[in-house]
Amino acid sequence: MDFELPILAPSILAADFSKLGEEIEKCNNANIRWIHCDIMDGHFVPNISYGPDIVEAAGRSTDAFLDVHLMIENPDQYIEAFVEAGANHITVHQEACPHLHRTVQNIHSHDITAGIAINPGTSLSTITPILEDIDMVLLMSVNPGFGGQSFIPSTYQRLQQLVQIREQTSTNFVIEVDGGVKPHNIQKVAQAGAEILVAGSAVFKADDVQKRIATLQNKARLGKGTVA
Ligand SMILES: O=C(CO)[C@@H](O)[C@H](O)COP(=O)(O)O
Ligand SMILES: [Fe+2]
Repeated sequence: MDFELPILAPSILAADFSKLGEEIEKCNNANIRWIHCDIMDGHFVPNISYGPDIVEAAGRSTDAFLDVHLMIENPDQYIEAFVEAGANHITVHQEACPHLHRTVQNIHSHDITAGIAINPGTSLSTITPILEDIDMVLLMSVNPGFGGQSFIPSTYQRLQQLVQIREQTSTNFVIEVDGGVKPHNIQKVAQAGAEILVAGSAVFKADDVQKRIATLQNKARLGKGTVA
């Protein structure tokens, strides 16, 4: 992954799907480099979102990097479909993968990058054996399944722990935070160690999407590299 950090990744889950192209165009105009796609299956999480067709449609509206977050059971069954839809990166949940290492190998076999997401209630120790094999850790800062939830404050400490683990293990995954990221907390989230910041409702529910993106990006940059 060769991007200047931090990166703001708007989640199209909060976009108006009746005009998805226009919504993504607002992101293009604000120089957004990543678009986050939330896939929910109604089994792993209690909500259903969308599938590869919408990811493919999003890709037709932008050159941005498509960051696909699979909140689904049996992700191996669908990885190829999302790659064909244009995914540049796929994240799977530790809690949904009994053979996590094999699933990461499966993603990498398609020449794209792989991430592991962990829920707020899952210990960081569950992913330490695989850190050297992955490109991203996605720390969930809400319980997955819905946009528009409140940021869980214990995420700050988990972020700091993850940064320490990365230093101790000399690994080089990027750290993404997802859920409840807003103008009032994004600087602190970046300061605690988040490098990719997902924001759904904070971006697409704003009156002026481009202005909101600029605000979020500026605050994230202010947080970057500062000591918590
Ligand atoms: O993966 C998820 C939720 O499960 C997220 O990507 C949300 O879609 C982010 O939305 P906001 O919390 O920013 O509204
Ligand atoms: Fe997500």
